[in-house]
Amino acid sequence: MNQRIEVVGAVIVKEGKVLCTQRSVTMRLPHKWEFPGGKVEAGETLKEALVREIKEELDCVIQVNEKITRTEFDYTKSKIALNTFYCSLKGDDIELLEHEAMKWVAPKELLKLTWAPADIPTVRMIMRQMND
Ligand SMILES: Nc1nc2c([nH]c(=O)n2[C@@H]2O[C@H](COP(=O)(O)OP(=O)(O)OP(=O)(O)O)[C@@H](O)[C@H]2O)c(=O)[nH]1
Repeated sequence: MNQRIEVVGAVIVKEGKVLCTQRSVTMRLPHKWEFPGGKVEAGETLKEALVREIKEELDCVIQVNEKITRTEFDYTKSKIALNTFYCSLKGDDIELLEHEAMKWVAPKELLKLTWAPADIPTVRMIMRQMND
């Protein structure tokens, strides 16, 4: 029925900044900012799902590093669990294939974006960790 959906999000860090992507009008939660990623498919590990999603969304290869956290959030129509990992880019080129926009944002500026509601606890955690 209304099962919790496992979602993975990549916190891609480069030169102390975090890659943030904005959902497009055709996606659910239009215009909200998020970590690129998506739903885990049957038979995939979280890390495999993340590598696949980032290739699909940004046409680039990432290295998945430490896990940040798993947080649960109940939207009206779905319940998700957001699993986030620190990641690094293996190359330099990013192509936005699904999102409306992207930005490299310093940790202390992250809360200036309008995030998907499920992301707020993770954003706060990253801000604490990266400012240490
Ligand atoms: N990728 C991603 N999804 C998020 C984040 N925060 C958040 O609430 N979500 C939600 O988690 C779900 C992920 O779905 P998605 O649409 O990005 O993933 P997908 O490409 O695998 O799904 P689709 O093929 O059904 O569209 C959406 O409901 C999205 O709104 C986030 O930071 N990153």
